Amino acid sequence: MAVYTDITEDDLKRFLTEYDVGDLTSYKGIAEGVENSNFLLHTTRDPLILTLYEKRVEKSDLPFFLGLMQHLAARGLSCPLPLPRRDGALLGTLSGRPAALISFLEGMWLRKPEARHCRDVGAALAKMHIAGEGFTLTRPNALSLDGWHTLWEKSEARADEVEKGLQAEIRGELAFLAANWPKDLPAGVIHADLFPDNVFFLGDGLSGLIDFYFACNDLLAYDVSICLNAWCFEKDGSYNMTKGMALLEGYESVRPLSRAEAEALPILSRGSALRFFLTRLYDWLTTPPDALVVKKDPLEYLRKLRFHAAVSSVGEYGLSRP
Ligand SMILES: Nc1ncnc2c1ncn2[C@@H]1O[C@H](COP(=O)(O)OP(=O)(O)O)[C@@H](O)[C@H]1O
Ligand SMILES: N[C@@H](CCOP(=O)(O)O)C(=O)O
Repeated sequence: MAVYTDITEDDLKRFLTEYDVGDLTSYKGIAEGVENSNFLLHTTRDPLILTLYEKRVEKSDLPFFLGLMQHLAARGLSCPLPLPRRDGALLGTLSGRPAALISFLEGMWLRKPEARHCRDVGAALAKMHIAGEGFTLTRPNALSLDGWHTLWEKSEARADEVEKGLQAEIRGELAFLAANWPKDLPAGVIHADLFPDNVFFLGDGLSGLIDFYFACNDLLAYDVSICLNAWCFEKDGSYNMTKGMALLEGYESVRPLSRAEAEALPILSRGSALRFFLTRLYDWLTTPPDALVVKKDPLEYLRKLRFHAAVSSVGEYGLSRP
């Protein structure tokens, strides 16, 4: 699920009077997603997505997220566009939550992506990195080295409940990453959560990217590493070199990686695997058993982390370099 906050038809109709979007004909909650409450709205005009921003989203970050979607869409990236209210504001309030209306993006996310889809995702990610240039608002990555430590402190005492020996392993990993994390690589606006459920395909092609609510300023190659983790491993935990090669080729067809970025991929991938391991571990340990949300397996990301820790050359990702 992701409908944490319910809405009434009366409140929704009142909320919509602030917008020029036609009359409401129907609405329903969207079960997918993890962070926010989403509703699909049908009106006498276009279908729309209504998002109510939940606890984990800082209200002060919303202008960055909504402004970024506007900036990227204006530069030709296919992504949802926040709709302005009659007074020009992009944000309103509904059921006590900050709320926005965004355009509906056609397409479906792929449950079983193939190498050709990974190529498309790589190219779309690079296009997003380029389209993000010139966006004037900034947002530091709250889920980088410092954020990982803070998250870990909340789970550390119970980590061995999930797997024996985790406490010691993750402490060592955090220390290694803090000592070796790259600093001087090209940076810009990154998506930071470009998993298959955030990429829509229609017919044979990629139709757009959604869910910019982890977007921030960070190393561009870190975003590539997030995609390698999210798209290029199989269910049995093995790395799929064909998919990795396709994703990297797709990315480099638009924005070639520098030698330093390429060489940093193992440590960046190790860090991004740890990032998703930590948020999943925290959710795993804190989500009540009766909550209507699908808990994601932290150990999937621990296995990926271990894979990257053992990589000795970027050739193992499928990246060919002279
Ligand atoms: N602009 C959009 N167009 C079409 N569907 C959308 C759009 N935004 C969200 N959705 C639907 O809502 C689901 C959850 O959205 P998402 O932004 O991933 O939520 P969360 O941030 O809570 O994880 C998506 O999987 C998709 O089905
Ligand atoms: N992609 C993250 C969880 C965030 O989910 P989303 O629905 O906001 O994409 C993970 O897999 O841990």
